[in-house]
Amino acid sequence: MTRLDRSSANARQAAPVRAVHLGLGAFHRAHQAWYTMADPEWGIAAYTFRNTELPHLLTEQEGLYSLQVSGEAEPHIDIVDSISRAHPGQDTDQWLADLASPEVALLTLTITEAAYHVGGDLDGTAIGRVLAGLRRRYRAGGAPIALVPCDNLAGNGTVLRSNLHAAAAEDSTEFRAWLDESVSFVNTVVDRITPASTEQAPATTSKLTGLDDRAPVVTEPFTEWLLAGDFPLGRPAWERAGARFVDDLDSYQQRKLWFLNGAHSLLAYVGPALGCETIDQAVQHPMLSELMESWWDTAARHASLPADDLAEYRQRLLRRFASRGIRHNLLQIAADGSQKIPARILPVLRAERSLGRMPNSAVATLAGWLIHLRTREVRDPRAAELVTTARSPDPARRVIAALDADLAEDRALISAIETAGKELETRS
Ligand SMILES: NC(=O)c1ccc[n+]([C@@H]2O[C@H](COP(=O)([O-])OP(=O)(O)OC[C@H]3O[C@@H](n4cnc5c(N)ncnc54)[C@H](O)[C@@H]3O)[C@@H](O)[C@H]2O)c1
Ligand SMILES: O=P(O)(O)OC[C@@H](O)[C@@H](O)[C@H](O)[C@H](O)CO
Repeated sequence: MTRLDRSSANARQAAPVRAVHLGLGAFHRAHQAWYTMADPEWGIAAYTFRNTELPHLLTEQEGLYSLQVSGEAEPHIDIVDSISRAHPGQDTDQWLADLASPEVALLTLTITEAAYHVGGDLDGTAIGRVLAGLRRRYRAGGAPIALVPCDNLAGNGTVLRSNLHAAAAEDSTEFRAWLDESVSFVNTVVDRITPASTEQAPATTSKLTGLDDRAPVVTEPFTEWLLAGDFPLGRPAWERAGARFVDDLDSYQQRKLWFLNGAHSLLAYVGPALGCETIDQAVQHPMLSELMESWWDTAARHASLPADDLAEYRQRLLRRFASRGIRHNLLQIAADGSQKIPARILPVLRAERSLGRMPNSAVATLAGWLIHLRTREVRDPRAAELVTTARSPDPARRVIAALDADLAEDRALISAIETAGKELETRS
C-alpha cells in the first residue's frame, strides 16, 4: 500500500500559512480545514491542545488526511490538503511565532465548550495560550487579526471576547486598547456531525483509494457554516464551499443548539438507560423517538425561525441522525453536560415553566443526566463536584442548583425529575 503524502495523493504543495487553528481534532478536519481547501492561497498551521500523536501522524503525511464522507452508500473520500503544518500544543515557540506573524490573518478555535470559561490560573489553558499569542503579536507590530471560535455555544465570538478581555484585565492599557481595536471576534454557527474516528476507518480509506492514511476522519455529507463578523486582514473564500456570511446569527444558533444539540443531549442521557449506544440506534427506539419529537415540538414553541423552516430542519435532522454511515457514540456526546445543558436544554425549560408547563422531554433529559452522573465515568470540568452531589441525599435539587438556582427552587420540576429518574431506572 502507498503511504499518503502530497506526491502519492497528487496534491498541491503546502500553501503558505495564513490561518492558525487551536484544537486540532476530528471536527476541525471535517469542517474548517475542509472549507479552507476551496481557497488554495490559504494554508493552516494547526495545533492540538495536548495530543502529540495526531500532529506527528499528520506531519508524516505532509498535513494530508482522508475525509470519509459517509451517508447511506459507500463513503466518498476527500483528501484534505489545507493543513500546511500540524503541531502539538506544547510547541509554544512555534505557536507564538505563528500568532506574531503579520502574514497570519485569523485564528480558528475548536477547544470544546468547557474551555471558554476559565477562572484563576490561565497557565496552559486555551484562553491563556491565545492571550500569550496575542501579546506576542502586539509586541511584534500589532497587525490586526480575526478570532473565529467554532464551538457549540451561543455567541461564541462574544463569549471569547469577554473572557479574553477579562483575562487581560491586568495587562497594559495600550495592549488592551489594541485588543479592542485590532482583534475582531467573529460569531459562528457550525454544523457537521463528526464522531471520533474508529479503528476501521484506515481500512476504508485504503480500500477506496489504495492509500495508507493513519489519521482519517469520518463525517456526514451535510455541512453548514454561518459567520458574522469582520476579517481585517482578509479570509479564505470559504463561501466557495458553501459558508454563508450573515448579519445576525441568533435564530440559526438557537435552531442548531436546541434542535440538533438538544436532541443529541436528550438521546445521550436517556438512550443508555434503554440499551442504546449510538445516535442511529437511539432514533430507532420508539420511546426515544417519541421523546425527541416531543422535545422538538416544545422547542418550536419558543424558537424564532418560521414554522416551515423548523419543520424542514427536523425532517433533515431525522435523516441525519438515522444515517447508518455515522456511528455517533452517546457517551461521547454525554461528556461535559454541565457546559452543554445550559445552552441546549435550559432556555426552553425555563420558558415552559414560566408558562406553567412541565415539558416531559426536558425533564427526562435531566433525569438521564443524573443517572449518568451516578453510574458512569463522568467527563466534565465540574465532574468532582457533580458526581459527589449526584450520589448524596436530595440529588435532583442539588444537581439542578449547580446549573440554575431558580430552577432548583421549582418543587414541581424537581419532583418530576425524581419520578422520571425512577422510571428510567426500572427500565435499565
Ligand atoms: N464533532 C462534531 O460533530 C462537532 C460539531 C460542531 C462543533 N464541534 C465543536 O468542536 C469541538 C471539538 O470536537 P471534536 O470532534 O474535534 O473533538 P476531538 O475530541 O476530536 O477534539 C477536541 C479538541 O479540543 C481540544 N480540547 C479538549 N479539551 C480542551 C480544553 N480544555 N482546552 C482546549 N482545548 C481542548 C482537544 O485537544 C482537541 O484538539 C466540540 O467540543 C464542539 O464544541 C464539534
Ligand atoms: O461536539 P460537542 O461535544 O459539543 O457535542 C456533541 C454533539 O452534539 C455535536 O458534536 C454535534 O454532533 C455537532 O454539533 C453537529 O454539528
